[in-house]
Amino acid sequence: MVSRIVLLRHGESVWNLENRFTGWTDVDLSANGIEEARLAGKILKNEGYQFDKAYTSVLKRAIRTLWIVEEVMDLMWLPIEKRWELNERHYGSLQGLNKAEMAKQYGAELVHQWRRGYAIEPPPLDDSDPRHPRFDRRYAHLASEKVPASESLEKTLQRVIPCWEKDILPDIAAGKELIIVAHGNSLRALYKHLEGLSDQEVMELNIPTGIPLVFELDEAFRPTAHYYLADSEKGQVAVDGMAH
Ligand SMILES: O=C(O)[C@@H](CO)OP(=O)(O)O
Repeated sequence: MVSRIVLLRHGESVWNLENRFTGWTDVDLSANGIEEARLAGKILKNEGYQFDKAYTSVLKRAIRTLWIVEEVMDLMWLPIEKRWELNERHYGSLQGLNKAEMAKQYGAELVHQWRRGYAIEPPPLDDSDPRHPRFDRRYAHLASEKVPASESLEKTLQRVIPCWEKDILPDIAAGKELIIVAHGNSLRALYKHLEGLSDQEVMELNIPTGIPLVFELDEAFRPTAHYYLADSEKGQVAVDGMAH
């Protein structure tokens, strides 16, 4: 191993708990999500991890998870780069709707395709919908064609990977120890890229909330190993239940 990087999906959010499509909706952590973030920080601390810099999204469930990890690890000085490219995929007009109710209404297969199909885009948000990110000042600096009304996993990957290649990799190459706190689908996109999963294989990949995922990289930044840091029985059950 030449370098390593820690990926962490945010702790459970209020809408994870309510089983609602979330996407770019800026919901906070649930009480359980706060606990998951604390546990992730404790595991990283106990295992002796140190960081020089953190990357996260511009969504508070990821940012707060990172803050909690930093607090537990006594690393509140850590420089944080908040990048919209690490956001959850945009779930279009499905955002806010209950996943089980949608499955009843549209059938489990279509909902599964919306959730896990690689190239499929959920129905978009209307341009005039006040929830459209073009009305949100955190995206005001982006060219209009970059502001999504819905995204497939493929489109998500097309914004995550340039961020990985242009910004994150140079930091790793400079010897920095990094933690990336992001989302189920932005991390699935990164995992697909790193491990070279096919479009079909990535459909089976799920990443649990709040469990650090370590990638060891060689000198060409190719992964040589990856593993979850789950020291509790509950954590191991979550990893086993979701593992690719
Ligand atoms: O709703 C979402 O934004 C994501 C992550 O919680 O859901 P899914 O796992 O269905 O892609």
